[in-house]
Amino acid sequence: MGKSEVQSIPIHRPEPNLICVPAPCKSVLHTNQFANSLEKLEITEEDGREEIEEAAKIPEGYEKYNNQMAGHVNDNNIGMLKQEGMVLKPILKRECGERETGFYKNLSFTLDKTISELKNFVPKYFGTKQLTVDGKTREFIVLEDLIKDFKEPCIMDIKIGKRTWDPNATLEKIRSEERKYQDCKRDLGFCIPGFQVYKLSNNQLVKYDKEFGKSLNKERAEDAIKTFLNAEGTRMCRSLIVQFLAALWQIQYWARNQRQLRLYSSSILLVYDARRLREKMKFGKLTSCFKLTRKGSLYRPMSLAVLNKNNECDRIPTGFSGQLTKEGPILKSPRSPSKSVNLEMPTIASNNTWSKSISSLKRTHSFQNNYDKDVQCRKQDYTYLLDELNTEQKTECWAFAKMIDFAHVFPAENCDIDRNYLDGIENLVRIFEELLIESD
Ligand SMILES: Nc1ncnc2c1ncn2[C@@H]1O[C@H](COP(=O)(O)OP(=O)(O)OP(=O)(O)O)[C@@H](O)[C@H]1O
Ligand SMILES: O=P(O)(O)O[C@@H]1[C@H](O)[C@H](O)[C@@H](OP(=O)(O)O)[C@H](OP(=O)(O)O)[C@H]1O
Repeated sequence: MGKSEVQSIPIHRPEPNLICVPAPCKSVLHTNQFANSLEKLEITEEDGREEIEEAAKIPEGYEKYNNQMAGHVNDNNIGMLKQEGMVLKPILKRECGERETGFYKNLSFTLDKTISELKNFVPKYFGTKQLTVDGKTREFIVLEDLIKDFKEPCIMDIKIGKRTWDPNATLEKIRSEERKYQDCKRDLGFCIPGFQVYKLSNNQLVKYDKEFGKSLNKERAEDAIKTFLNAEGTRMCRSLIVQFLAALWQIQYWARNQRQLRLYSSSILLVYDARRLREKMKFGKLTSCFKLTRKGSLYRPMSLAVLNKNNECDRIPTGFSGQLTKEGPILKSPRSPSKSVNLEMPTIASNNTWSKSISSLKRTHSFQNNYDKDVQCRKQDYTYLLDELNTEQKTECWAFAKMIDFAHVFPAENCDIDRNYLDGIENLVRIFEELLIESD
């Protein structure tokens, strides 16, 4: 079995520290409907053949999971699979599989209050399943797909803990783990093995692989989190940060109190829907109307934070009047007159050749560009509206953090706090709290 490799072809560098890796073209076009509506989706014969070959390796009714940020894949680059809102994680090492399934089973049966609380922080567990992939029959852990409702999933895998090897690790394993992500683990108590982000600036899906993660130090890891949040060079979306913090505070509170488990090499998966973020930015709501009321310092636990979720102004205006015609949905009057699109061509004021050429220049460059942009925006609006109409219910929560990967969970030998895990969580919380202050 090999490890998950994202092709490392730098395509552009928005800043010197970050290596941008293009997503497979098909996935960009497929998942990015805005781009899709403007560019033709070209599937070459070779692509088609690859698809057929791949399908032959994966049982019918299942698909390769393309949103796997880290973790194990086989020699043919097949790792996790997906099926109807679920992901299937292959068990490649027996002991790891037993520990992880044991962990999830324990959650379903436990009467212990602290352990039971964990159910709120992890994906739903649906048991195990045997499948034959690539001619090999394997057992899979079946879990809820955390991004199943997202149109443009942004995902960051953050492995928690300075120490990422468990008590059964061989000397060789300890050495190999200690060599990886050194700076980040030492200074932050976590590392970032992979993430992907739909950039709002250019509508492009960009993936960052584990080699990128290994190159990070404290400062660059913090920059990477900003990149993930689409917060480079722009104001940050406060409600995005608050939603993450809400989840992280709860996990922090749990980790501060639990004394039964040791979580080695376990991850926090941060996920959000860039589509919803784009809507927020587009409708002029860079800052959220979530009200964060706290008594005292920012470093107090979750219980002191009150999120004003019912606030009227946090609703995203869709512009949809509620009426549908054969031509499509009827929109309400333009959001703001200054933003309304004038589809008429400008009239040429004079007959003079010089002013004619200026006009035509304006038309081809400035006007035409603006015109194209306006049409693009309209198309994007319609795509959103249609998506909304197709979705039964728009979930309020479009960003959250969950705990994943319990292949190295052990019982605590002494009834002590899991400092290794807690330190990582506290640093992560601190970074998000600082971002919250910055976003003020
Ligand atoms: N429930 C889930 N929903 C959506 N994506 C998931 C889920 N569980 C895992 N993933 C994706 O799969 C990746 C790998 O998951 P996980 O860490 O559990 O695998 P692993 O093989 O044990 O990894 P590692 O080698 O880092 O120990 C994650 O980074 C994440 O992108
Ligand atoms: O980030 P990288 O470089 O991919 O490092 C891997 C990562 O630490 C995995 O968590 C680990 O799997 P386990 O959790 O199963 O130990 C794997 O060990 P492995 O090579 O022994 O599979 C490492 O190679």
